[in-house]
Amino acid sequence: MEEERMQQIRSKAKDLLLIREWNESVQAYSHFISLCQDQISKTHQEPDSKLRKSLCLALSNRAEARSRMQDFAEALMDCDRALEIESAHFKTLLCKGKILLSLNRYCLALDYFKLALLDSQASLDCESINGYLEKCKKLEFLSRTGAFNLSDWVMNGFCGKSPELGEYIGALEIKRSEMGGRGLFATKNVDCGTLLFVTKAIATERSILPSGDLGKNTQLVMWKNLIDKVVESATKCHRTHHLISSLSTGEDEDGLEVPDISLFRPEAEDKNFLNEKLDMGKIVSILDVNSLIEDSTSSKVLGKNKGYYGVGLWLLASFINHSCNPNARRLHIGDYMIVHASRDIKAGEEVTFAYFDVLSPLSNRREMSKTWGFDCGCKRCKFEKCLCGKQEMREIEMGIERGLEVGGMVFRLEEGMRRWTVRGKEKGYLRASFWGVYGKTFGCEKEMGRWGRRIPAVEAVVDSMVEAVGSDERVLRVLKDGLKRNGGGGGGVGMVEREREMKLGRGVYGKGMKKQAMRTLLELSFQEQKI
Ligand SMILES: C[S@@+](CC[C@H](N)C(=O)[O-])C[C@H]1O[C@@H](n2cnc3c(N)ncnc32)[C@H](O)[C@@H]1O
Repeated sequence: MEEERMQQIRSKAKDLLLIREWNESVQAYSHFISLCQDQISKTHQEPDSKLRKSLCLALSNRAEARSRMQDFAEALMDCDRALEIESAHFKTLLCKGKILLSLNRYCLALDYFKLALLDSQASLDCESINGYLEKCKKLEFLSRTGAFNLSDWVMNGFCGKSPELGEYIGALEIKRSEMGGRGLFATKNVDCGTLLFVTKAIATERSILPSGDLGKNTQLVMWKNLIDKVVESATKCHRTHHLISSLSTGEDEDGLEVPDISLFRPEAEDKNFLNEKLDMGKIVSILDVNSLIEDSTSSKVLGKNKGYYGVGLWLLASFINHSCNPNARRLHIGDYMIVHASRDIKAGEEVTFAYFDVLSPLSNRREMSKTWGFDCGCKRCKFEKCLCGKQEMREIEMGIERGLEVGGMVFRLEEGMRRWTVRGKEKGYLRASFWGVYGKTFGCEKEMGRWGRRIPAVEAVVDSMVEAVGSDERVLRVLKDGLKRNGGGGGGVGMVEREREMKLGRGVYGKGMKKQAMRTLLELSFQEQKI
């Protein structure tokens, strides 16, 4: 009688699995599993008894349903229990491999697919298992070497699925930052365009925003959904919960622990993390401080239509502080964030983003930093604070506000810098602060006709700015236009200029783009800016 009842529950669970009713299937299997366990303990079954085999299959199927619900921690536990009963259980080996692959644990996933391939049942599904094996190998290689190449996808006009990316962490560490709390630091010298890390979002929300109040409402709904998704991820995985909890809430940052960067590597073990209590208030504050808008300053979204809005949480990126002389930028492809150096970075230097537009004067930047809830303590702000008391500086600012001739303003600033003995990077800082007038001057034939001989060449200004604040598309565009003009109407731009353009392009898009793809991207972004 009992056996019959168990059979009924088991076939109901299986039917629910087949019609993809994951939650109900998990419940039915849980019922069956507990009845199975009762029977086994009552009747002292042999290790290879029919009942134990049924238990193994039920655990495996429950793991499948749980993994479809993204409940990976519980699903992995089911897999392990099933493999304790039957260490070479084909279905479970496959299921565990797929879960590990979803968790970006490529090496470990590879082991399980290899084991599955040894089973006689594998011949029925050989192609798909080999597909998984190849995918694991490829992603493991990428996560070890960072040798990403996005060129084909870009050259094909972002057609088809976005390229498969793996998580990668380059020569970086987390340390205390002079600017506040913790920060991310380079442990080796890297040059402009070098990949720093690739990380997958914990959660994202994307939408096309309607204009006006409707847009604001949509943003609020998206924010709520993002909170729900992050809470769900934290509830389902102790490791994720632990790592989210290590992020700043914006308060007492100097008292926060400095986590080891290895915790963020995809292969980090799950088992060392305890089940902590979820604090909703803390999670909301963490999202407030650390969530990022995909299409914001110093970032670029590839493969998506214009006008869409995306927000998300990326763990390792949350340790990057803002600087007004940033050295890193991010690209967004699908749920992945790719962070690369936007200028050369020295070993020991802090890796920083621009949270807001840094091609703007100190007063604007101070306001923007206030809205972000901090007072920017970067080198450039410190330097410019010392200068802002100068009468001449105030006059230049007032001249710009009143709309005086832009070329004349550039000339006055350049003269001022000469008198104040401003040199090297600091020149780049000031030129970036007054980029508005530089850009307009270099972009206007009339201004250049009048002031061109009395101000530095566009190449010199661009080089100094990029060395100070990293690469930027707007600067690159002005350089390109300026070079075209200098090269004459015939477009006679030489090798040196092309190489300069490419270097700046690497700062904006990273070295993951080869020459032709970079040219395509630059053309696209120039067209976009002209609209
Ligand atoms: C995304 S977190 C960056 C990592 C953070 N420092 C930590 O310890 O987790 C953003 C917070 O870092 C601090 N921060 C970032 N950039 C800063 C800057 N330039 N000056 C001062 N504080 C900054 C602010 O408290 C800000 O709310």
